[in-house]
Amino acid sequence: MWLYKLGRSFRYAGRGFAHVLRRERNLRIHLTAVFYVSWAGILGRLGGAEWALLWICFAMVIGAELFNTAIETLGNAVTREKNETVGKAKDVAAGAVLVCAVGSVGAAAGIFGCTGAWKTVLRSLGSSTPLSVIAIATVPAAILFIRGRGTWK
Ligand SMILES: Nc1ncnc2c1ncn2[C@@H]1O[C@H](COP(=O)(O)OP(=O)(O)OP(=O)(O)O)[C@@H](O)[C@H]1O
Repeated sequence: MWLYKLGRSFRYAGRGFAHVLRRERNLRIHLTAVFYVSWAGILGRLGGAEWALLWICFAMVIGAELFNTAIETLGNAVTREKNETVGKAKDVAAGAVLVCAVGSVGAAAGIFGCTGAWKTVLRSLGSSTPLSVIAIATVPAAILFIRGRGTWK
């Protein structure tokens, strides 16, 4: 019984994530950043501690984006009319995402900069034509993913 309930809560969580993925371009931008930073981390041969820090940053930004959408959705449920309090709540939620994103960019810059991993990344891309071709080929796919389709915005 508890296993069934656990499975059900995972299903609800997955449904919430899928909803935000379809609706919010910013989440798709964050996921694209996760892809490229992870790839750079592999090429840059980051160590365990650096990966742990990066994953905390990924989770923090994506989690903040999900909370932001939850607050936006609740605000819209309260009223679609202009409302100062709803507007403020949405601004604060957006501010929280910004704080997490800026902190994560700082952490990533510190990780790749201080360990010299950025040099390894550039060396790997420079010395391997297939890797560079794959890197360039992923860009249109990333743009299409971020733009979304149909009702996506
Ligand atoms: N009901 C409201 N009353 C006052 N200001 C609002 C309201 N809704 C949104 N705003 C202002 O507009 C900003 C953007 O809001 P929101 O994120 O909902 O817009 P959006 O991204 O265009 O909406 P959605 O994601 O639902 O399409 C908010 O941060 C807030 O400043």
